[in-house]
Amino acid sequence: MVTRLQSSGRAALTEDKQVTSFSDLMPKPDIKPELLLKLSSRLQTTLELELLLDIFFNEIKHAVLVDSMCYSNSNQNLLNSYGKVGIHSCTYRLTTHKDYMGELTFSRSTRFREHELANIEGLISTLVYPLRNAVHYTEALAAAFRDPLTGAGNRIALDKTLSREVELAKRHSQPLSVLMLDIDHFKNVNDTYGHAMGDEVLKQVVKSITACIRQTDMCFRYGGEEFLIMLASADSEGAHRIAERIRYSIEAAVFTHKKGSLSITSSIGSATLFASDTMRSICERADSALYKAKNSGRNQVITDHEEILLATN
Ligand SMILES: Nc1nc2c(ncn2[C@@H]2O[C@H](COP(=O)(O)OP(=O)(O)OP(=O)(O)O)[C@@H](O)[C@H]2O)c(=O)[nH]1
Repeated sequence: MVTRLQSSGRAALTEDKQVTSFSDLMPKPDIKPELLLKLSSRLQTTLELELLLDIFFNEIKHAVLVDSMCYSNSNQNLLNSYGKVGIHSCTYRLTTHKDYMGELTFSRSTRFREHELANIEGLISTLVYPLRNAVHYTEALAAAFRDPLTGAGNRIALDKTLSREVELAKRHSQPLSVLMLDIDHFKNVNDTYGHAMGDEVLKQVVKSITACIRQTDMCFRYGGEEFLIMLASADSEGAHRIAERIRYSIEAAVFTHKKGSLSITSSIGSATLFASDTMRSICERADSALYKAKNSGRNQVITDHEEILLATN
């Protein structure tokens, strides 16, 4: 279903008007059947959302003059823009009988006329179902890389992302740091308060970590109660500071349970990339720093200083 939400620079339109079944008063779309057929078959060639929208944007320009197109889907946190935004725009909400599929906005420097809007609406009708498949595919891909309990990246995502980031950091001589974090005495939480409480703690730990890092950083679930945090562009000092912030934030969270309230602590090992590192070696150095933090009494951050010694020698 295609619903026109707004269109600027022309007579006001009824909000949320459904335009799949055109009334007699509205202009009918005037699009060559060959164009619709071509568009429809091209849209069926891909499940990649970006590519699908790119095809649609390029094809729609054969039928209507548009300078820009923006697709947004707040449920899935998706935003894709094409072209240069103009001052006149029209926006459509796309839905199927079950799903909200997001909004499409077109713009250009001159007003949209009624027959052009009818054409746009006719063309969007061919997009709705291929778009639904692409959005579901994007969702499935994202789920395949996420830990279902905490929403942190899983090991597959970690391997993919960290190996790429290590290569990029080396190529551009940018710092990159890795934190390995383990919850202290987590077994006691499960044993005393139950597994459900343990799960709540794990979810809260990821929230605390995510609140302390930048959008370009990432948190992965490395094992049961162990997390790896990848800090892009962070040197050793910066990584230590962020690790302390995370450690504090985890310690500050209080959990309530009928058996009483509880708080937890974490131990963190930090390592910063140096030239001879591989993804595996930087993780091993962060892990051995974590091991030292555990053995030195827990609830602390230990930075692996090997790279600093090497750099100064
Ligand atoms: N609730 C819950 N517990 C988990 C999950 N994954 C692993 N665990 C538990 O995490 C606990 C880890 O225990 P240990 O490896 O002994 O570590 P610890 O008790 O945190 O002790 P230290 O790390 O030495 O401070 C085990 O009891 C696991 O069952 C999970 O997804 N949910």
